[in-house]
Amino acid sequence: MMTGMTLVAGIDSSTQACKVVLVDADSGAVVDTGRADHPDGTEVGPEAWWDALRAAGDGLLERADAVAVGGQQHGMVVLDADGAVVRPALLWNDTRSAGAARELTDELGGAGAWADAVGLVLVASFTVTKLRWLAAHEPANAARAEQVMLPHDYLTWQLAGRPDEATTDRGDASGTGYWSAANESYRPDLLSMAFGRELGVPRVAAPAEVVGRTPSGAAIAAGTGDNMGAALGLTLEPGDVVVSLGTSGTVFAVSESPVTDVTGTVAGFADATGRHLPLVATLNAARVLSATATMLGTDLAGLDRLALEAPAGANGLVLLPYLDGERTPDLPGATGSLVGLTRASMTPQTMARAAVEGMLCGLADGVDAMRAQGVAVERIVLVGGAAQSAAVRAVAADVFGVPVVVPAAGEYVARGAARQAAWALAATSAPPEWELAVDTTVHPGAGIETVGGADGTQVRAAYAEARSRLHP
Ligand SMILES: Nc1ncnc2c1ncn2[C@@H]1O[C@H](COP(=O)(O)OP(=O)(O)O)[C@@H](O)[C@H]1O
Ligand SMILES: O=C(CO)[C@@H](O)[C@H](O)COP(=O)(O)O
Repeated sequence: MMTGMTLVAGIDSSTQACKVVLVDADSGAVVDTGRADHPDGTEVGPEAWWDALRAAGDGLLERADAVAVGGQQHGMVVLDADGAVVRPALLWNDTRSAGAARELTDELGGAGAWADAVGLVLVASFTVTKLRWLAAHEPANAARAEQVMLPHDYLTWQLAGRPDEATTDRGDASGTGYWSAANESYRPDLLSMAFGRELGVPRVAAPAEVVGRTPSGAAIAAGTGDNMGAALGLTLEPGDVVVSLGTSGTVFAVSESPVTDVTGTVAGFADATGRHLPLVATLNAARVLSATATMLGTDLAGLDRLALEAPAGANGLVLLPYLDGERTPDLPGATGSLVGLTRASMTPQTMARAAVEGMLCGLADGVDAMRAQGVAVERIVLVGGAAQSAAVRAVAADVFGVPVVVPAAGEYVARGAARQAAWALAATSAPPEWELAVDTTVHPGAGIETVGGADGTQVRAAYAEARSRLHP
């Protein structure tokens, strides 16, 4: 290691894995990385995330002067009076609280009442609905609960040696359903309404606050939700909208003012810097591609090859990719559908193409919803594991209808957490300026030139037609 270099560590504790980057605090250059997988499933014991963090961070965290955690949003972690985990955490993609979301919506006076109160229209993803589910379905567990926190809060608390006071940040708090981004404050009345009684919640730390120290003495910054972390890790220009293709598909942009979408398509989250992060999320993104590859007896590279051999529009084959139910549109019990099977479209190539197009069309609808909220969409910044797919890159600009910028391969949530750690360490008014390296920019039309077939508008029209016919 070079002497004199200040190192900071960023942690991305996301759905499928924990990823750690060790970064030069001045330049943002990555010095070292680590990774450990998470267990599968939509309920996971938070101790497994802590084990993964220690494995992924082994040999890295000790070298850092500051650390921060970006974590999958919304997961319900409940602790008892001794700080023991009461039950496995219910994750953002667990749909069992869909009924609770409907009940709570009615109890407060409808979707608009929730949008006004906390910037969200309730779906099963949000923590408050999981608290209602817990109170209704597991009264013995509910009775033991003393405090509720989010995945990144739990890991921050563990890193700090389990202090008396746990902390969160405004970005992640804004995804609970009991914190208002417009008023910058908790709504304990809504938490009590959902759970039937009060429950402890973490203190919301300031964006650049040092909230504790690791055993090796590194400063711990507040951390944030993984999408807020990615926003911090990408140097966004006005007009940039991020599309992240991880386990979830997300569409988001930084905004100076809070966004309230009474249709519920755009969630009015806060970001990690004091601004706002309107966001659309789907439950089905990168794993649509891996499931399709498995079905076709190939790997991800094979899926790319097949998809790029098919014409745009997949000879009329459309995949509605609701393999894990769906959140946007709000169809928690939905399953996927294949529409338009003919002898011409029933091939491995068209199946692969339909998977890529279906996944992207759902997110293109999300981009339109952002436009409807007044968000400028001049270009898409494409990140997440599936941004590495050649087929996704070829199709994305046509489907989104604007240029698509793919940053150099990297862990942008972890990088954002590292940038927050560097900010807290430097105690400056703004985060450090780190340059964003771009891998490629794809313009609409470039994909069509190579494969022929339908144009992006036709691909989206076929998708919209199938969706409205099957899910009116
Ligand atoms: N070249 C690729 N093509 C398609 N999918 C990919 C590729 N590389 C990685 N992925 C997928 O990306 C996902 C992981 O992305 P990531 O953004 O790290 O997810 P998360 O943050 O939800 O854990 C996995 O489902 C993996 O299969
Ligand atoms: O629920 C949301 C956003 O509201 C998801 O984006 C989660 O934050 C999980 O993210 P990934 O593991 O897919 O990165």
